[in-house]
Amino acid sequence: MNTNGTAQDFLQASPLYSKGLLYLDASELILGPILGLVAQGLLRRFEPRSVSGFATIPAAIFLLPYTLFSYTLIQSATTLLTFLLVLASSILYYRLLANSHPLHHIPGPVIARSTQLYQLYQLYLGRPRVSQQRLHEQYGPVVRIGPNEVSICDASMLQPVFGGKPWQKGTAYSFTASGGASTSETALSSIRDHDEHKARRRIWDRAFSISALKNYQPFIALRVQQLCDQFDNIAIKGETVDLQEWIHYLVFDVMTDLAWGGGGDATLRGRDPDGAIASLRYSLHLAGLTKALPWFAKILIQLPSVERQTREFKRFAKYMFETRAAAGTSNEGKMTRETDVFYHLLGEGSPEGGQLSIGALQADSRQVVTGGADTTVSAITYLFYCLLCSLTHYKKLQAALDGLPKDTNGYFSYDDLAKLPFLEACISEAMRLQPPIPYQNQRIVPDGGVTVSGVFIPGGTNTRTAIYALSRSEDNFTDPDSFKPERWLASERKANEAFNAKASLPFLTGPYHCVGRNFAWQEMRYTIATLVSRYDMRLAEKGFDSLAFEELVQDRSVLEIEGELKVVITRRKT
Ligand code: HEM
Repeated sequence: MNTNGTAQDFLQASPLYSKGLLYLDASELILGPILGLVAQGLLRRFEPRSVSGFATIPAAIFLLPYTLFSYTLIQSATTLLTFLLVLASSILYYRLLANSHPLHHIPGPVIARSTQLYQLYQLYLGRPRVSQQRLHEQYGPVVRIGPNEVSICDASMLQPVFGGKPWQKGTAYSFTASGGASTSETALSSIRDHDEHKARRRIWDRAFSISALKNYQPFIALRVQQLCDQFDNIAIKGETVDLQEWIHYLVFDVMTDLAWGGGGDATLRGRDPDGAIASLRYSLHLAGLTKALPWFAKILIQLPSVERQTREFKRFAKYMFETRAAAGTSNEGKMTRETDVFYHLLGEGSPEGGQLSIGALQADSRQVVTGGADTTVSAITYLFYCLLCSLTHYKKLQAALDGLPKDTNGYFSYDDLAKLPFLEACISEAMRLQPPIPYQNQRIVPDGGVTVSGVFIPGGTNTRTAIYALSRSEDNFTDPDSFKPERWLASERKANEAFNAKASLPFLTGPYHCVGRNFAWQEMRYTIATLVSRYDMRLAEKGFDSLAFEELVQDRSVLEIEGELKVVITRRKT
């Protein structure tokens, strides 16, 4: 049967044919594929980074013939269809099979090599660190996790990637859920240019100097005291608490104090008063989820339902910023309070003061909360979960704390706490098991490329370092999935135990490492020590399912525990 003839007869019978709208000949079947191949070649050559850039090349190539010839409806549809089919399949062919692809030799799952949607899906599930670990078990220390992205699981690469002369941050950093771009108007962590980052970081470093950290201690103590007042009442009533929820209130208030000198009152009220905590949490989820596809994020945040859920934190941060800026200015136009990061960001008391624009000041002060809140919450909550699943460790920590002096109100000194090795060991061990930022560390391989574990990775390739897999590897830590704080103490570590402290890097290292690290340690030590020494705690749920709880520990931008940690607390007689 001559099908062409039949189709042509069918078209000719249509009234549209006589108007010239359905005319078709073989040239469209050739033109579409040729245009598709040209578009794919140009996309490869120019690698557009934005959705508009990505769409412009194919659209321009496809529309070009229309400026030269006039087409019928069916000619257009046929050309478009064949154009898109060939464009999609040639992109796929290039990513999966072509020897000319620079990452052709690096193994990885087909779906990950084909599209970034693989990572987006893993982030949606909240388990990219776990899937990354499994991929390394299956494919080795270098795995392709995206069309132009590889994951590295090699402890000897931590220094070269993040250390003294670090690799540049990837484009994933050029987007934040709160609406940043990689310009000087954005917050510190999104700055990708080394020199620009160095200049901004200098301002931040002043805010976290030893003397500045001392100034912040009273408000950690105040918030912890507020929490203890709440817990004392709850203990008397014999009610259970969701420990993670209360830690959220505490840390959010502390971060609000740190950023803008006060204003949060979640701990006092025992609830998220403005919906800002939930909104921040949603924004962080969104940020992580969309960093796999920054152009997709820009579309997503325009959706009304998404915008609605990020609004409360933005509104809260804007209000806090404006209140702080207004209230802190004396008649001479000088900020008067030295006890918050805002003071330092503003550059008061420094010869290089007043460098930041209003936009950068707003973004940076907000970053104190976005960077410091949920990270610290997950670290503290996860440690309590470990201690409550292993009450001998809880008791051991209590005993160590009982040996420390307290002031007349029953509180520890920060200096004493910093010298307590077992407390340090417990915190390090919890962050080894669950580093609070396990996946978001994209970096670009420098020009000339690099060889990792015998595999060459060309310059320009995006990489992620498998922080979680490294700290859960038997090569670095014996019995890596168990909570064993003793491994951090040379006196208690067994002689034949694998222990590579450098493979656990919860704050990273080098010029981009966490600027709030020393503050976070100060806050974690004080909060954990006070609560453990003041209360006996036990898990409220009989037959608590720790495997199910572990499933709730999810990572998108930072680690979030998507469930409750119900605990019964009793005031100790001390
Ligand atoms: C347990 C708590 C914390 C952990 C585990 C943690 C972890 C990290 C990590 C891994 C980075 C590097 C991210 C990257 O390069 O992509 C980072 C950066 C950062 N962190 Fe933290 N963080 C914590 C607490 C804090 C606190 C309390 C603050 C308060 C200000 C803070 C503010 C920041 C900022 C501003 C950056 C960006 C630094 C830069 O780009 O120079 N973090 N943090």
